[in-house]
Amino acid sequence: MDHFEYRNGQLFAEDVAVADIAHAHGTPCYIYSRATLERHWHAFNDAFGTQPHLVCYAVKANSNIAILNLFARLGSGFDIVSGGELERVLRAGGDPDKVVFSGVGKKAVEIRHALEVGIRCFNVESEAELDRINAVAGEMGKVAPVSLRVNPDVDAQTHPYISTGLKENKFGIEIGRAEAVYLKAAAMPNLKVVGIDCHIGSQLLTLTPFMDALQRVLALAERLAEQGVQVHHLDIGGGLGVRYKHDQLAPSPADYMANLFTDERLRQYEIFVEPGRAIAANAGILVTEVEFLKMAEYKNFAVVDAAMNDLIRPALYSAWQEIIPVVPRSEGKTETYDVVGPVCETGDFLGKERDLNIQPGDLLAVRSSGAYGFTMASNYNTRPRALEVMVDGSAMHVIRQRETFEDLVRGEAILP
Ligand SMILES: Cc1ncc(COP(=O)(O)O)c(C=O)c1O
Ligand SMILES: N[C@@H](CCCC[NH3+])C(=O)O
Repeated sequence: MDHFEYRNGQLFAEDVAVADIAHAHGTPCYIYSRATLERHWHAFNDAFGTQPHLVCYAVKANSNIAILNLFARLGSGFDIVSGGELERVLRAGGDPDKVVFSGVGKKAVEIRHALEVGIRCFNVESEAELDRINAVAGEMGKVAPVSLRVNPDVDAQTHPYISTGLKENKFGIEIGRAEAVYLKAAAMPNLKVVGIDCHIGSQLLTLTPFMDALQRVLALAERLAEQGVQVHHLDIGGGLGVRYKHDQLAPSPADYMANLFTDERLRQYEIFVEPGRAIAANAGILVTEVEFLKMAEYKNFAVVDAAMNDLIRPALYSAWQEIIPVVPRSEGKTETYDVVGPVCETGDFLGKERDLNIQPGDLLAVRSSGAYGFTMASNYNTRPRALEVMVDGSAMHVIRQRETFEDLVRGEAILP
């Protein structure tokens, strides 16, 4: 988190005062640190040492083209889940040969485009999808590289909405059936089996579930090899958690890899990893202005100009993110507030019961907002989505303009 810190009594993003950005461009605005994004990417990449590997940044965490471009320049791969995300990667200068395509509902048109540009691998999530990819590749006279996303039935010990590796979750092919499906895939004329993929959930703060899943994947790879299906890579997914609270402990990418590589069998494969949150979350903040303070008998509310349409994690997962003043006051009184937005929903809050010394017009920063912040934003209540800024040393760049009212109604038509 170190590129967002207090200096001379106010919050800085690298060498730029956050208040200066807010005053220049308005609020709500997302601010990202280039140095932090790159440092986090390198932490994953370096954790592999000399092991053949590919860091496939999970585009869904933060898909701004400027951010994807930074990773593309570093030689990153990308994990995508839609044709739209593929388009972003290509526009950002990403190498299609380093793209893996996950997701349970790939449409034929998306598969076709991915085959046209030549992605590295489809992470196939069902037998029906396998048939569809085989058919589309056949029509195009191509051979599609595939891995099966297996569901290892491991409890990721995270929020139920972001757990993906249990048999009741919609993701992947149950590991008990995987062998049969692999044999079927290997016999299909327009497919080439290249790997095994597994992603068990997001915001994992302990390493045991990753290791449990890996053991099952390695055993599957061995059983497949015995039957003549040799995979080249293992994709271990994303999911490494981050620190949202000061007292939270999150394993580093180096700890994570060191733990996995205690199993030497891993070394014979190229290893893909798909981190999103661990790279982007703590590289961004959401800055908002206090509009009104509403002091009531039962509760105090700080009504701010960012809302659940800008950052939905608190409403959706009861997620806790730190909220801090951009320019802390030296005088005045600290009160306990629910920090709420202007959207007409009771669930529209950014934080509950926060002790803050604030006045209307003050700026607040919601930390750890670089991942699943802007990408999950909506136009609910016909609110424009926030502006995005990238700080790079002492420079700031607007990397996405705030939406205008014109943007908000684009494409709509009234009856003749
Ligand atoms: C298939 C897949 N890969 C990677 C990710 C990225 O996860 P995270 O942001 O937790 O690293 C996700 C999201 O959970 C995912 O569904
Ligand atoms: N969007 C979630 C994570 C889901 C990861 C995508 N599979 C979050 O904000 O925590």
